[in-house]
Amino acid sequence: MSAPLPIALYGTGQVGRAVLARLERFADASLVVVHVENSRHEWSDLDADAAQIVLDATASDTVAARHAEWLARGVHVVTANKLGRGASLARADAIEQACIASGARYGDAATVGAGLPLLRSLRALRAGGDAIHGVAGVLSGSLAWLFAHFDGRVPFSTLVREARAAGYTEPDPRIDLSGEDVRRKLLILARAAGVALEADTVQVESLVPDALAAADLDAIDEQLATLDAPMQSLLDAARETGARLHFVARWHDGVARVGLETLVAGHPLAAGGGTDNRVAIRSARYAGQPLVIQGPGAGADVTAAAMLDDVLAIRDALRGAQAIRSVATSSKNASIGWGRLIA
Ligand SMILES: NC(=O)C1=CN([C@@H]2O[C@H](COP(=O)(O)OP(=O)(O)OC[C@H]3O[C@@H](n4cnc5c(N)ncnc54)[C@H](OP(=O)(O)O)[C@@H]3O)[C@@H](O)[C@H]2O)C=CC1
Ligand SMILES: N[C@@H](CC=O)C(=O)O
Repeated sequence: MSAPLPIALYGTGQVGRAVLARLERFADASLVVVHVENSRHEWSDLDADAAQIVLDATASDTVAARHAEWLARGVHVVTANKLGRGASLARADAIEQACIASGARYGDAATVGAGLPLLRSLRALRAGGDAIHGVAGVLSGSLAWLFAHFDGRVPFSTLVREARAAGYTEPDPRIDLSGEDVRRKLLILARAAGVALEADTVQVESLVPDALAAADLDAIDEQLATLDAPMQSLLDAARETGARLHFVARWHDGVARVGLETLVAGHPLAAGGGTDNRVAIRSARYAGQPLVIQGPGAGADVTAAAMLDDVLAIRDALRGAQAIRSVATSSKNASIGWGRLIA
């Protein structure tokens, strides 16, 4: 039996705590958490450098900037933080190159759709020779939840506070409301589809009024009410046409945009409830009717589950490699044995 895989966890917020709880429930001797840190404290049984898998459950650019360095050292990275493959193309490429050079794996299932089989499906289609033509859909769990609940009876700002308390928004909810979170996810999807999309080529329509954009993070609560009047006007205008508001991401033929759209009931992207993401993938194989994937796209539990899936896939791949090595060794011995027998 091989030694347990040492894990370091960065981030002890909604997702980080759910990861620890899940690892504790999982209670498998093959994994051991040796180091945990947030922006204020570190708890270590072993130095973070001793970890073979780093889990990033932060929204920190500083932590994401280290992904390529960890991978280059042969340390596997599992991340919910989108600022690895969803920031600059140079950083995404560095991650790719580090994986190729060291053989370390990058588990990013949690970064889009909170673990829905989106990235997995795109990669499987590509691996099968398919050409991805585009993706379109609702990629924000918090915005899906907000627009599913926003009917004008409760101010939009009250709903934003509820979504934040439920753990659906980013640590700074303006990252959701500005379309930035969706932009990052669209970049990750397009890059997984094989397109080297530069971050600034995505057109982004923000919902954040200037006063809210300018506020300090600890003062945004007072400014959230600046969302109410503009959002009410948008809701009224949508209702006049018999439609509903949805925050949609589209990438097709080299053009990428994210923003608010009015969709009528029955539109392929308008279904779903709660925090549901709903994404249509068009490819050579799915040219007429797209492949559609739908399900909860935010929440600490589903996100932590996706991270653990990636951890287990890495563990199993390492075990598989070990098993192949030992089969190779024993079959070599066996063939020597057969040779002796034949001789
Ligand atoms: N919530 C969700 O539904 C989903 C979230 N994600 C992603 O998961 C990540 C975490 O989200 P969430 O848990 O909601 O956020 P939280 O704000 O609840 O937690 C963030 C954690 O990161 C820590 N942190 C910040 N900077 C650093 C740093 N430099 N080094 C170490 N730790 C740091 C914070 O520490 P401190 O407490 O000291 O500030 C905090 O513990 C985000 O990237 C988010 O996009 C992905 C999919 C779904
Ligand atoms: N804030 C994000 C959380 C998951 O990525 C969202 O709203 O989708």
